Amino acid sequence: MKETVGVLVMSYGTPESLEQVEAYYTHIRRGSAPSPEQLKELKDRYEAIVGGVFPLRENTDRQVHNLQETLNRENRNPDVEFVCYQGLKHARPFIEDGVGQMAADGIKKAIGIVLAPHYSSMSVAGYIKRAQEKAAELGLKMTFIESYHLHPKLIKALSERVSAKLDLFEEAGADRGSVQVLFSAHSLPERILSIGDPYVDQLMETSKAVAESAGVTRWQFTWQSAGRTSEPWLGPDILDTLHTLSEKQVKDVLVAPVGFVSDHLEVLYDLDIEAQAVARELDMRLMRIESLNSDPLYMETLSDVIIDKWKQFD
Ligand SMILES: CC1=C(CCC(=O)O)c2cc3nc(cc4[nH]c(cc5[nH]c(cc1n2)c(C)c5CCC(=O)O)c(CCC(=O)O)c4C)C(CCC(=O)O)=C3C
Ligand SMILES: [Fe+2]
Repeated sequence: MKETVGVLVMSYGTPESLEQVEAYYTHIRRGSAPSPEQLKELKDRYEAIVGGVFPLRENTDRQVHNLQETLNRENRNPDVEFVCYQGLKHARPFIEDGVGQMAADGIKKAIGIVLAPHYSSMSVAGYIKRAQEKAAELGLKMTFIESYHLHPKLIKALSERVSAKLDLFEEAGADRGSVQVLFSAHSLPERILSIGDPYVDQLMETSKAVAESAGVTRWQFTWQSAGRTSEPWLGPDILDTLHTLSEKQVKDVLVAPVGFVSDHLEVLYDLDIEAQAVARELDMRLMRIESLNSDPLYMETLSDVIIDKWKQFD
């Protein structure tokens, strides 16, 4: 008989409707409700992008579905079948719900992976801790993938996207070599620097590998989407970076948000609306690489690391 291996696919989670934004935001804030101003500000951002559909939800659903197909196609072990379960950090089905569903379905062994390539004690570690605790409670054996930020298929998928946009710049009359490429990711509080967190190094490694693979020499790394709290967050922020580049007479900028894998608020609002507005004001041409979403190379990245992990499962 075939052995069923559970795969807990974890992602940030998004509301399902504008009415759910308050509960979602409260969950992100560890149970403390946002002020009316904070809530309005977040709702306004969602309203600016969603048009009735919260894109991250559909994207995550499709990623989980396609990953299961990819896993069972790529898997060479006829005695094993992979079944994917979704577990979200801040929305239903929560990480604990996903683990609970695996246990209810009789799954004994499972692998956990996050739809974010870079490890941080303030992001991926939190997902893993919650899954691990629920799994221990339910007697499920779980092992986790912490990062996959240099997987060759991930680098290929990202560098193809960079090259495709550089082609567009060229078609629009720009000199390919004069385009400044900005690799970006979600900022985190600066205090991660003092605790030996690998997040920054991993992001630099991904950026360097993508730049090399796409033949890009003019590039830098910048942060985006910093939280609105009083403590310092990693910088420079992309909006400041655009101002600095404008002062240096840079006209053409391509942003590659390599810390994200889906179209969602940080991409569709923070880059496509907010950063785009600043670029317009500065008379710069700003383009963004397409998000990975369910790109087959991304699905294969995930399935490769999961199948490898399964081979070491004891
Ligand atoms: C590292 C990281 C990733 C990437 C890795 C990963 O994917 O895990 C990420 C992704 C995402 N973050 C998202 C949304 C939000 N994050 C917030 C707040 C925060 N993010 C943080 C970190 C990260 N976030 C942190 C340290 C905070 C401060 C509060 C806290 O300490 O937790 C807030 C509150 C308001 C605001 O600050 O804007 C919102 C609405 C969405 C969904 C968008 C959608 O629904 O389309 C996604 C994919
Ligand atoms: Fe976030």
